[in-house]
Amino acid sequence: MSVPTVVVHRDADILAKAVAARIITRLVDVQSAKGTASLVLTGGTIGIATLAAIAGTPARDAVDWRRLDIWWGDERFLPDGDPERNETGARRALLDHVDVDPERVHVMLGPDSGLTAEESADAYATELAKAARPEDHGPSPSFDVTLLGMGPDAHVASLFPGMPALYDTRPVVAVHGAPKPPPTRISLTLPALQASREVWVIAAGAEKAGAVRLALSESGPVQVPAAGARGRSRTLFLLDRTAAGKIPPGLGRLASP
Ligand SMILES: O=C1O[C@H](COP(=O)(O)O)[C@@H](O)[C@H](O)[C@H]1O
Repeated sequence: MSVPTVVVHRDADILAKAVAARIITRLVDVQSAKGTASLVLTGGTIGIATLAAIAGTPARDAVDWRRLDIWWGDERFLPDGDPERNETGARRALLDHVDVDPERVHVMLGPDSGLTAEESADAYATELAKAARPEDHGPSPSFDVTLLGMGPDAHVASLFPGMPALYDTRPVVAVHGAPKPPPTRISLTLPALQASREVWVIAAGAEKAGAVRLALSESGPVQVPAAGARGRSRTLFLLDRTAAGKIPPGLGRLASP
């Protein structure tokens, strides 16, 4: 697993725009190197703001959206179209504005599908397994880029501190009793997230500063799930100044002063 690199931007707005530019560049690079790319989306405030920033820049046209597989790191177990679903936020912010291939948009199904949360997680695991190649050496693909927002409690995806999902070795699980509503969710697990080539944690706001500090320390991922957010080749912590407020001096690079 890779050691995190920290990049700090002036504020949340600049952070979202900078991460958007970074995503576009990375997807273009990956598509030119191997034809297709895969991107794991996150929900949350800065995650959705980043998707809106991609939609808002003309550079988005440099990406071949039809040659992109889109996955989610987690989903709130709510019906299709519910405004609280991460999918709904992503569609409104970006996916409705670019020419994605609907077959390559891999959503986590909600209760309106007739599935229980466990069955929905199993269905997603099956979809991941279908997409995994022998060179991935595991039950899920080596995603090119996985975006993760982070809560003030250091949760990433729907992996909340101390919860059983953090011990699970399956790629995707149902989560019950999440401390942040809604209580029922579907989440990739740490092994699936850590199979990503690149993991980018995005955080803005002073309320995230303590969690950022812990995520960059030697903390264990059961207490501090974001401490387990690491990619195989690269891990980025992309922060605004307030979220970076408690990291040890010298660790972060101030990119947009
Ligand atoms: O519930 C969730 O929260 C986190 C972070 O959200 P934020 O609003 O504090 O930025 C998000 O990363 C996760 O995907 C989502 O389901």
